[in-house]
Amino acid sequence: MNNAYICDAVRTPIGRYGGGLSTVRTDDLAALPIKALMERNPNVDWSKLDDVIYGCANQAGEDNRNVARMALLLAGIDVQVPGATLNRLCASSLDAVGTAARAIKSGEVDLMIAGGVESMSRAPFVMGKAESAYSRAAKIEDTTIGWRFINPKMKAAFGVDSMPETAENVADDFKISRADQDAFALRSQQRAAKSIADGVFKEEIIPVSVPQRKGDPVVVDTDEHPRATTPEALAKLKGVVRPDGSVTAGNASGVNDGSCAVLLASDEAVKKYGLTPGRASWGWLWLAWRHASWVSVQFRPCVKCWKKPA
Ligand SMILES: CC(=O)SCCNC(=O)CCNC(=O)[C@H](O)C(C)(C)COP(=O)(O)OP(=O)(O)OC[C@H]1O[C@@H](n2cnc3c(N)ncnc32)[C@H](O)[C@@H]1OP(=O)(O)O
Repeated sequence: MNNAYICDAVRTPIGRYGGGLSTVRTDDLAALPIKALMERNPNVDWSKLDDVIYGCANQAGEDNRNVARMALLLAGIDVQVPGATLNRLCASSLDAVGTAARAIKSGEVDLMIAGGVESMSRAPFVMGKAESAYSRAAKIEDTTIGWRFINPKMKAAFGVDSMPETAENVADDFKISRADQDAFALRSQQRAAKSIADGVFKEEIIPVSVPQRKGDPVVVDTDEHPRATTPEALAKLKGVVRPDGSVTAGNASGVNDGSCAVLLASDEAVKKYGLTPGRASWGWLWLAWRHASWVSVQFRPCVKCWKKPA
């Protein structure tokens, strides 16, 4: 089997819901890291790129149809380069990278971009069509996160819990205390703050210039979700799922906007374009768990597999 190397990786900052990146169209947001890869790797003949695979979980708004293809065209890559969008919900971009690596390892292709985009801020409201003639029924669904257009059979068989509800289920089943969740959240916040202060993300973040209604554009160059906090402040927060619950705004993941792209190459492409190869030859597999919406539990073994050399 051939080697697949990660040769470059970039991302936008991660914007808060309604934050600095919320006015950037999702397809434009998706194009930014591809454009950055092109600028950072001028020796590559981008017309020879084999494919662009992007993960995207929403696809109901400006990311509809095939946002990978729209992103590569908006970034200025030649029209003959194809693109495909893949959905494994929260793990979509990771799956895009894996799919690209597998294609290179199989020997079918040499040069791929894989990445993803999500704009929670710009996720639209959607409305289904009427079920019968003259129906006046209209139901608007919010596509930001969670289930919509629920199939009753699905609900009855597996449940349709949201992510915070899923987190409560996991905490109950695995006996993860509120204190442990808060401690994990605090450590995560502290690590993020230190990494930002030390400039750890500078190499991978592309500053995004966001036009304003008046005045100069605002440059967004720092992740917006991390915030300074204390154990006491975290402990005071109320449960978001139920009042006595353990999942809070402080220990839950956030609702964010951002995009990323990774350049993957074979030995031949590395040599041809003078790329700097990163990790070679890795593999993983996906595992499903007992509950349809238990993505958190599903994801954990995947990360282990991701780290394990093939
Ligand atoms: C494919 C996919 O990606 S699926 C999506 C997976 N992700 C999810 O499901 C996201 C889950 N998270 C959420 O839905 C939301 O973040 C929620 C519901 C948990 C919280 O949302 P919000 O209520 O909008 O959070 P918000 O940031 O406003 O915080 C609420 C309060 O907690 C406080 N707070 C939040 N974090 C902290 C913290 N670390 N320390 C102290 N206080 C905090 C805020 O200051 C705010 O206080 P205020 O009301 O007095 O102003």
